[in-house]
Amino acid sequence: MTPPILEIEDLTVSFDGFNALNHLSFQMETGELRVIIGPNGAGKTTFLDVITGKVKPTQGRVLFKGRNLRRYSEDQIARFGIGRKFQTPRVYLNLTVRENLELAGARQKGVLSTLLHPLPKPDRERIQALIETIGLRPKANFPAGLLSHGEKQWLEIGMLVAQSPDLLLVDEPVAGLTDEETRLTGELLVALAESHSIIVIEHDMEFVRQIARTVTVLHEGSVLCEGSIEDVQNDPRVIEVYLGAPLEEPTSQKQP
Ligand SMILES: Nc1ncnc2c1ncn2[C@@H]1O[C@H](COP(=O)(O)OP(=O)(O)OP(=O)(O)O)[C@@H](O)[C@H]1O
Repeated sequence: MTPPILEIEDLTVSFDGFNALNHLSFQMETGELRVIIGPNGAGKTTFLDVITGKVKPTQGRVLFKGRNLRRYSEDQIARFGIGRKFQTPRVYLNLTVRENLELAGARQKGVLSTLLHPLPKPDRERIQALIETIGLRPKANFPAGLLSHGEKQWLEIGMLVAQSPDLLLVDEPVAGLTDEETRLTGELLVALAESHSIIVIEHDMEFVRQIARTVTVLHEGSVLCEGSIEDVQNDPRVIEVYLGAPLEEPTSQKQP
């Protein structure tokens, strides 16, 4: 039987005695698009940091396709097939969209070698298909520095996909985007989810509604609840965590 793509068991991460993650357990299957939400300080970034190996568990295990990641470095974990996109784009501004994607797809060959030698045909076709997927065909030969913020985000998502990861971790992809760019980013992630497992961390609830199938809510370093967007939005625990404890009824209404 194939193991889940990601399985996290009783994970605690302490910073100087403070538990940023607190006995957290989590599981997702291959091919899932999972959205993680939670108020500030809930542990979302630490959650991604521990999956990529940037931070090591104080207690508990992270299993990727059944393999315990504890002993491995960030580079090794990336090579196993976990790719992460950070909130701010990290593209090469002087290189074209196509060159950025070629470089991302051939990282082991080195920058100069990739740029000086033409790619084999199958690789070129793969990059062209990716350019179409991320909606940047008209700008494929533009330097990335000329792209809008949203287009840079799509390019970076494309660069992540060019590395052929099995699991994509995407941190707040629509922060600072226009409504239209946000909608298109949602469409892009949904399209990519047809052939990848994806975890998206996001605050923008309109966007979450657009893409989410299953939502996991983190709070104080643990999973508070999990379910469809409707289930989660109607869960009194989630409402309390986001809005604070319900107001007490006025005393007059409590009296008969
Ligand atoms: N290196 C660190 N040292 C000490 N405390 C840390 C460290 N990293 C995170 N924390 C604390 O752990 C808790 C969880 O932080 P984390 O950044 O994972 O939350 P988050 O859900 O991503 O928050 P936000 O939505 O604000 O980005 C916070 O209280 C934070 O202050």
